[in-house]
Amino acid sequence: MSQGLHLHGIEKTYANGYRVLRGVQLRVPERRLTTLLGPSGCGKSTLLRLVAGLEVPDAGQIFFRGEDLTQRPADQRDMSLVFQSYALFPYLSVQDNVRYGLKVQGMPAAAQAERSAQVIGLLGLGGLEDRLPHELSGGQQQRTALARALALQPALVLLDEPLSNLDANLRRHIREDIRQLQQRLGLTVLYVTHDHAEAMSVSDQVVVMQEGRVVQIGSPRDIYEQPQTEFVARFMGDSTVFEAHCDGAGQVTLGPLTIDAGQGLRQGAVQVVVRPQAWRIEPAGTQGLAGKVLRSAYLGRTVEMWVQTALGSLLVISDLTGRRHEAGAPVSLFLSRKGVSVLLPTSVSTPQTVPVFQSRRQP
Ligand SMILES: Nc1ncnc2c1ncn2[C@@H]1O[C@H](COP(=O)(O)OP(=O)(O)OP(=O)(O)O)[C@@H](O)[C@H]1O
Repeated sequence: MSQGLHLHGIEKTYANGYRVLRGVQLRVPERRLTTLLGPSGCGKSTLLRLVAGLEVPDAGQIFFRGEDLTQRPADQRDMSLVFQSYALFPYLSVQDNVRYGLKVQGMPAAAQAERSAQVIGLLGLGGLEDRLPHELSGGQQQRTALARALALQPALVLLDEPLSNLDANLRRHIREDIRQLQQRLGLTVLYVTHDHAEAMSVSDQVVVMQEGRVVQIGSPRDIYEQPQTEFVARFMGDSTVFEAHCDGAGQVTLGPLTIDAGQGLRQGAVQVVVRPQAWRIEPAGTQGLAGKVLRSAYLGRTVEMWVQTALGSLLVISDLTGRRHEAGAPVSLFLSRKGVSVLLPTSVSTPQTVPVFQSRRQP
């Protein structure tokens, strides 16, 4: 039997004529955390609501563990959805919020008490069982919402921007908790976010969406280091995209640097995406891309430098093992092996990327 969630050719147009999902094709593997990542309005929440059964697609099918759920009511899908607004029952204590779904399922009282104590413990809510939601912090409310969802032991946990109402510190804590719980309990989680750093830090698989379409699926590392379109590269942050030309031998020239894109790329216009970590910075020499440091900031684990070059002003992030170059210093830049991709000019429907494993200096 096919495991996990499988979305096939999902189409959705709202009553006002807005076509929000366009042929979405996607697999969510079991016991993994998959994020739906994309800018506001790209259709992430709509897709999650379709999976939960709160909306019905106009076309396409939703399979879970090989069964077609497309027309099945929400309460018969064995899934729990947690919203950004928590949606706790305001007049029920933490414990009663957590037990609510179990009661509705008809679970005996003793079993309810045992299960709720277990998830309350897992989420670090011990001692707060009798508090009402308004007597909790935002983080505790969100943990209660998660506890209520997990108490049902759903086959699939759906999280819609679960951290968006929390401050930066708490976001980091709770996202680590969610990731740990997911791994410890082997949960299958589909997690919506518009924050690429959040997606990178919690996911096994990232699904990038743009205007109702899935544009790339991969591990956080794949998506960051080998974006398949300019949109993905820019959305994942901090990349510089250069217009360039590939010769018949797969060589792409970027100023004085040559990138070996290898076989499989036809001669013609290409785009080169460079992550700031891909630049190697050295004291000025006769090779590499000449530049002058404009600004240099020490950030604890890394140093960020803006460097003025013939290719424009470039962001360079280097770790602390390298030498620090102060503002005004003449430098030479080289490209290292990772964090450089060569793309065909932007096309959403036919993304294609060539990984670059080699860049070489030219005199
Ligand atoms: N019931 C509705 N009727 C009409 N349009 C809708 C409806 N719900 C959502 N939309 C529109 O569909 C688009 C996608 O909405 P959706 O909430 O799925 O996006 P999203 O990617 O989750 O965005 P966000 O991160 O802002 O929540 C938006 O432009 C939104 O205005």
